[in-house]
Amino acid sequence: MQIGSRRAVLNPVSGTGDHADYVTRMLEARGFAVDATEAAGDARRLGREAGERGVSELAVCGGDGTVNAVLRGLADAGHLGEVTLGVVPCGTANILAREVGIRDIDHGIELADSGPVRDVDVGYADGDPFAVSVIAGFPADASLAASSEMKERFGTLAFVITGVQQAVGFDGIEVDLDATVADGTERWHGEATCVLVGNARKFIEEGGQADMEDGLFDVAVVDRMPAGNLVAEAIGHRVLGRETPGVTHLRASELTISGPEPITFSRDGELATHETLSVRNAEKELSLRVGPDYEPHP
Ligand SMILES: Nc1ncnc2c1ncn2[C@@H]1O[C@H](COP(=O)(O)OP(=O)(O)OP(=O)(O)O)[C@@H](O)[C@H]1O
Repeated sequence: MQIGSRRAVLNPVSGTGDHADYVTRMLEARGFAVDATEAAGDARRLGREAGERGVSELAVCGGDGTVNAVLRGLADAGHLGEVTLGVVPCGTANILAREVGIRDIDHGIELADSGPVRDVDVGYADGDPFAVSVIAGFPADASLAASSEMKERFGTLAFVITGVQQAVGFDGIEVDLDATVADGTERWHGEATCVLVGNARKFIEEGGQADMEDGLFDVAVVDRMPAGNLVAEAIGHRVLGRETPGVTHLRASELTISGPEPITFSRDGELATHETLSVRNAEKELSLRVGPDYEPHP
C-alpha cells in the first residue's frame, strides 16, 4: 500500500454527534488520515479531494447523507470506480451500513480496516450517484427520519409509506415510467403515490437488503390511493408483498420517470426536483467493505 493511500471523511455532527474523537483515534491507529467536515457541503469536497489524490481506501464516517456526498465527490473526481469504500455508521438511520451487515461504529472501523470487499452496483439519478435508493413522488425524508422501531413493527414499505401521512396535502403524481428490464422495456402510466427505486434496499416482500451485484434496481410503483387506506393496508399485511393490489414490481437497469409536473425525489435522503428523472444502474462499479451478514444474492 502506498503511504497516504488510506483516508477517512468524518462528519462530526451526524447522528448523536459524539463520535468524532473516538473514531478519529481508532482510524488513525489503523493508518487512516482523517479529514473532518467543518460545514455542510464539505463531505463532497473532501470526497473529491481524496479522489483527486488517488486514494485507494476511503472510510466514510457519518450517516447516509455523508456517504452520498462522498460518492458525489468521488464521482466528480472520476475516481468512484477506483477506490475501496468503508462505512463507519455514525449517522441516525445508517441504512446502507445496515443493509450490508455493518452493525455499529466499532464494527465499521474493524471492517474498514480489513473487511471483505465486494463490487456492488451504484445508482445514478440524473448523473448523481446514490447507494441506497431513490424515492420519487412524496417528500421521502420522513421515511429516513422515522424510528427503526416502526420499521421493525410494520415492515419496510409500510414504514416508508407512513411518510405519506406526514406529507400533508400530498396528492400523488401523474407518472410516465419507462423501464429497461431483463427482456425488453416496460411502461407504466398513471397516478402514483410514489416510485421507490432500491439499490441497497428492497421495498417489496420482506424488505431488507437487495441484490447489489445484479445490475438491477428493485422498483415498486405504488398506485395513488387515500393515505389512510394505504397505511392501514400496509400495516395489515405487515409488508406489501408482490401480490398486494396497487403495487407494481419491476427489476430494472434503467428508468425514466416523467410527468406533466416536475417530480420531487429523494436520492439517499436528499431532496431535489426535476422535470424528468433518469435513473441508471452502474453494475458493480463500487468496491465496498461489507460485514459478514452481507448476502451477494439475497
Ligand atoms: N461539520 C458540519 N457542520 C454542520 N453540518 C454538517 C457538517 N458536516 C456535514 N453536515 C451536514 O450533515 C448532513 C449529513 O448527515 P448524515 O446524513 O451523515 O447524518 P444523519 O442525518 O445523522 O444520518 P442518516 O442519514 O443515516 O439518518 C448533511 O446535511 C450535511 O450538510
